[in-house]
Amino acid sequence: MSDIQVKALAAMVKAPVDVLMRQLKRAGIEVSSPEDKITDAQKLMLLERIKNEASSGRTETVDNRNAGAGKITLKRATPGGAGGNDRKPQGVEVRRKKTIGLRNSESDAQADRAAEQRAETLARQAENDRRVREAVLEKAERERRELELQRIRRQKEAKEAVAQPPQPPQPPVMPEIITPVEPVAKTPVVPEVITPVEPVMPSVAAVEPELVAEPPAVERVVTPAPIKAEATEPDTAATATKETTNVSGLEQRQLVVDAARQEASDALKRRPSRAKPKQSLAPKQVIGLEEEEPVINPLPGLVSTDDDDTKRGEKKKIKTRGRENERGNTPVIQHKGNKRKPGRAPEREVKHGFEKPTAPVIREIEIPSTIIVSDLAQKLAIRATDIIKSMMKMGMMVTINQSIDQETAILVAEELGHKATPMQVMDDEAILASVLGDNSDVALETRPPVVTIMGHVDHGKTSLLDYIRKTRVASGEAGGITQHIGAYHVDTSRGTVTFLDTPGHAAFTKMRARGAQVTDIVVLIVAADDGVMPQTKEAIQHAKEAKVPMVVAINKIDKSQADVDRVLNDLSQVGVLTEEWGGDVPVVRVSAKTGVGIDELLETILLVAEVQELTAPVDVPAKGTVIEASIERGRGAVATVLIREGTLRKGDILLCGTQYGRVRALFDENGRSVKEAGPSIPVAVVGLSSAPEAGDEAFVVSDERKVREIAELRQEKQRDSRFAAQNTAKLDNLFSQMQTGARAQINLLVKADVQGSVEAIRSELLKLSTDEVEVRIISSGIGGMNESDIDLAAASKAIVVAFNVRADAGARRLAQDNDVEIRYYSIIYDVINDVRAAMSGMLSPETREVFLGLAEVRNVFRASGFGQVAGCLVVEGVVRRGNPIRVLRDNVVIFEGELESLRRHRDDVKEVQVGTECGIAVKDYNDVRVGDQIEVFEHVQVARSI
Ligand SMILES: Nc1nc2c(ncn2[C@@H]2O[C@H](COP(=O)(O)OP(=O)(O)OP(=O)(O)O)[C@@H](O)[C@H]2O)c(=O)[nH]1
Repeated sequence: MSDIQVKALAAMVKAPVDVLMRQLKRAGIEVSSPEDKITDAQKLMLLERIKNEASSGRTETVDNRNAGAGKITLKRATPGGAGGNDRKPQGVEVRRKKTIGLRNSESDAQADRAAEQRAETLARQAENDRRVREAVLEKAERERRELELQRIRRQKEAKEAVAQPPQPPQPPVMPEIITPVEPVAKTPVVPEVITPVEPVMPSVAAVEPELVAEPPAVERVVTPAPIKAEATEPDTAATATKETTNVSGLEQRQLVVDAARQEASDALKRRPSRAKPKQSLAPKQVIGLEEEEPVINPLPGLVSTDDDDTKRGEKKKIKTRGRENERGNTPVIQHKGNKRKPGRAPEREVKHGFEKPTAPVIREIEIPSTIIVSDLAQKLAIRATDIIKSMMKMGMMVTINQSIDQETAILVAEELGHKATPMQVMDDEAILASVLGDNSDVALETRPPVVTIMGHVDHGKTSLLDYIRKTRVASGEAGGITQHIGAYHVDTSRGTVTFLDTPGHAAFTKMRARGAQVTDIVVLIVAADDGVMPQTKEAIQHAKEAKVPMVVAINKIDKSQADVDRVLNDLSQVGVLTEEWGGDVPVVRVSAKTGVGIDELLETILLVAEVQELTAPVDVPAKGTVIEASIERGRGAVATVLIREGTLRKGDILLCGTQYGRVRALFDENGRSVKEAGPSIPVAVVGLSSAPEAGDEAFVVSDERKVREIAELRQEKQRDSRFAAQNTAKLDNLFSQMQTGARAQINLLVKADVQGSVEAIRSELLKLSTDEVEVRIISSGIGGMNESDIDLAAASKAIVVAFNVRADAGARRLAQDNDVEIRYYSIIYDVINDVRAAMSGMLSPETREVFLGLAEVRNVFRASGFGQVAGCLVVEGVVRRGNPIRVLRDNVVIFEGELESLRRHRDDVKEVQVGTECGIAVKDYNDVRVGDQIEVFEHVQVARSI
């Protein structure tokens, strides 16, 4: 349906433009120039006008007409899928063709009118026939599809659908029939003769070239086969024409319609099996092919595999109908408007249709530790009310939002016929392992050693570092005492060394407790003028626990009171054998004040590091350890992280223990902003959700969701373990710590007001050790308890013995958090007794034998039911029934058993006192003789003490 310019129309109908314009004007269509466009409606008006003129003899002679252009053909195309209905076959059009013939005589005009009428008749006849056939075919198609669906269902049930796709009978193949413009006498649809200037019949030759010249304009006419048969028989057509010439138009039409109906019905009767799908599978004889005309592809999803044409959906058109009919092929039935294509609807039905399940669906689900009823319903794809009902039957009243435990949920799911299993919950470590990449194949690079300086207060740790770094950190500290850990990396001429300056800081203890080998080397600093002091010993303990190689730096050798030999002697006494004393611990004499020996110390450190072959991957996500953490005003949580491997960069997602966050900023030990930090480099990190704990492992993980999950799991775990820890390490519950067959240990950390007290308590407690329970003094010293003491106690699961000293607030809080027990004393004997009692609690109770009495056998006789009975006199204590006994002969035990019966005269008695006669039957023993003694005793449990 499109407008067309007048000149284009003139060219199309091969008429002069001016003639056409005049005709348009006469038809009431106003056109001013050949460029003007006319609509389809106007074209029809023009045709009507020309027709009328022709019938009234008022035809305009076309001056320039010639033999080859004696006919004007107008075509109107109607898209089959009009209205934009997507369900309609695309591109199918129904076109009507009108031929304007030019004629020059009245007789011709009459002949044309007759032909026109006959054509109309035949067209109507064809239409009626088509409808009838369509109805029959549709019915047959429905039946066929029903059968087909049944067959498919059966096949599905037999589970052969996948292996052998169903082979449905081919639905009627419906090739489109293109009706070529043929001589009127042979054409089923006779074109309307609008301008009968020339006779139509003689113009066959003229029409033929036009067909070739205008292939797109070829009419596609829905033409059922019977009509085709009719249409191809010129005689019949001629007869029909003759018969209808003498009747009125209306009657004539009615007659033709009736005849067409009859014909259609007869045709169907003659070929009743045409509607059968199988026949449609017959190969189609294609007389002429035109491209771009789709063949309706029936049921693509179920299409028969033996019909290649249909399977591939080849597009074919049959040019003539007569031959097709002869071969018994089913023609395509094209549907107008929104009528359903028989071959299409079942496709939708089969492909997308809902099939009711034939068997109940059994679902396999995993249930977490708890689940809400509605969630369970969703997992099972059932209504929550069904679950509630089922639980009611089981005696449980729940609501839709109620959380039920795993066991119950599994029970309910199984009750409802499904399979439920407990969900495997991954713990935080497993999740972490799953998100951490494998860096085993990444090249390793040498990394700087991490060195911890440890030693007693004021022995010169900070001064030593200060000298090394050439800065004066010590002078900036409050009171000149190191308040918190410092981490510095120092580039020396011999290489980079990372130093941790720690006054026995919590971080180091926790690191040791977690087994994290953050420190590669411990430098134990001992003042030459002071010797080995308590914190020196503690530092040694730390180093040994962490299994870290040690380098001894004897400091302050510039002082006059310096006594290196005494220091070496002291060290040997606390288990540190220096190289000079035949051990393997290197010793360097230094002065942090003058710088003497510092180079040698660095050299020694790097030598020890070299032996260790310290390497780490660099270009991987960072891993490290939190050295310390704090909340700072304006910056939030700040964590000092020592990178162990990989590189930490801004923007990384960092997980530190229970905390995580995206790294917003990085600072080196001098407070300068840095972009990244590599292995063995300490760096302050800003961006964590909260301050992590010193000693926490730090990981860069790309998956933020997983990081959050891990952090939440850890927080939960922390809460649980804190609760569980309430019952551990309690002094009174030490018995539970004892392991079968192993020597129990009681770990103590002793702090006292004066050194004398410490030594006294130490020596007394160590004396309490037995073969079964060992007393271990983890650490002892003077002064109040600080956090460092509590950390050490927590790491060693030790009890703190506080003699005339108290814990500071931080230590108390830490002790509470870590469930470390602190016992306060002011009398040494109380300390000893308490510890002894605790150790006693660790011993298994003792079973003791208690003598009850002795009876002498004076006579032996037999009694029915007891066998042998010994007539005795109780000579000592008391004899009781049911107790264990021993039979003694000449003071030698000859039998050990149980006293079965005890009688006095004829009565059973429970006990018989000394000086009284009685009858004793010994269970399972019949060899008692006169003169034997029967000893009666009992077993009692006695708590042991040390
Ligand atoms: N003569 C002399 N004095 C030193 C030497 N090393 C350190 N000192 C002094 O000893 C005092 C303590 O030094 P620090 O470096 O603060 O000792 P520290 O071990 O770090 O002490 P804390 O920070 O409390 O752990 C200071 O007054 C230093 O000047 C040395 O080699 N020779």
